[in-house]
Amino acid sequence: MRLSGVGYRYGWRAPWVLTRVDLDLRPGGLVRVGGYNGCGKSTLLRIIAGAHRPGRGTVTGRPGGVAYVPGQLPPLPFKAQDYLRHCGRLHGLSAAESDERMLDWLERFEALGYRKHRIGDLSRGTAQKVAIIQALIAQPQLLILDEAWTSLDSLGQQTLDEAVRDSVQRGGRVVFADHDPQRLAEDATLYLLRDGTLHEARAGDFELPLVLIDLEDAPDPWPGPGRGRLLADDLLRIEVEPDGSDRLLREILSAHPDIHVASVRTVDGRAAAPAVKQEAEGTRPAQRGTGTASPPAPDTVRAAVPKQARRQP
Ligand SMILES: Nc1ncnc2c1ncn2[C@@H]1O[C@H](COP(=O)(O)OP(=O)(O)OP(=O)(O)O)[C@@H](O)[C@H]1O
Repeated sequence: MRLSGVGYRYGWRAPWVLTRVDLDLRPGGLVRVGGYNGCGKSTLLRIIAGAHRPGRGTVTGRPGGVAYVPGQLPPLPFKAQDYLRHCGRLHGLSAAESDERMLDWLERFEALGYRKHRIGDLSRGTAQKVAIIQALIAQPQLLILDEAWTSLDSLGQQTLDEAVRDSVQRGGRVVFADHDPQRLAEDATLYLLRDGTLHEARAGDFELPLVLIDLEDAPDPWPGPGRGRLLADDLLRIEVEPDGSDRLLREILSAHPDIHVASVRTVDGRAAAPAVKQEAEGTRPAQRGTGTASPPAPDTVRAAVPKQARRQP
């Protein structure tokens, strides 16, 4: 399958999101597309899936079985098992085949107990498992995953990693975007999408800088945005991407006068990666009350707000 000179914009007067994308997707190939928020990853993935027609350029050789997993499934009113059975039938499976594969995948994702629940009633992570299973059930020749790992627990993430590797080994093509710089890093051909075009990349290029915001008296668990982890008794570190940090700080300063911003620092994403990974595994570097702090990161202090000044009305 090949994309040649592909461009795309959302409307005649809108700017081009993709200007010129050339990409070969070979059988047994695993391709990762990275880049900053809004650079056009989802747009490109939807073009690859065939959901958008390119505004210019061509897409040729798209294989027969295509499955696409969006970042989030809408809150559908169907039971998970009815939806999956229906998807299996759409992919040409018999009812028996469809049920067998559905049950197998539900079990592998530890979601069997939710098969009779309505999708709209499921937690975000479990609904995401259903979205993934509807794609895997068909053993597609082209599998497209748009940040499909984001809401999954660590078992779900591992199961999806294995499913991707299996699909590639069977000769399928898999294209994905994801936030974790380490995701399938050793297996994938890497591209960064910048200025509407794809650039070949190396693993280190996916380690985006992070802003670390240390907060005193903040709620734990942190409701977001960003990832929170406890450094000491009352010190919570929030890791957030640069384009979200200013908004988050403004919100804390204006709407949460009881939370004290102890410091704000920018670090290379590589420096913070082990902590992010640790949290994805569901463990914490320190528990509340232990008083154990993380070693200082090799970072640049961007701002530190004195507690007294912060507390003044
Ligand atoms: N349906 C739409 N109508 C108009 N503009 C859109 C639409 N979908 C996306 N865009 C615009 O296209 C650009 C690329 O969006 P896209 O969602 O492809 O980026 P992305 O790299 O996937 O972002 P993220 O990392 O935040 O998921 C953005 O400027 C976005 O506002």
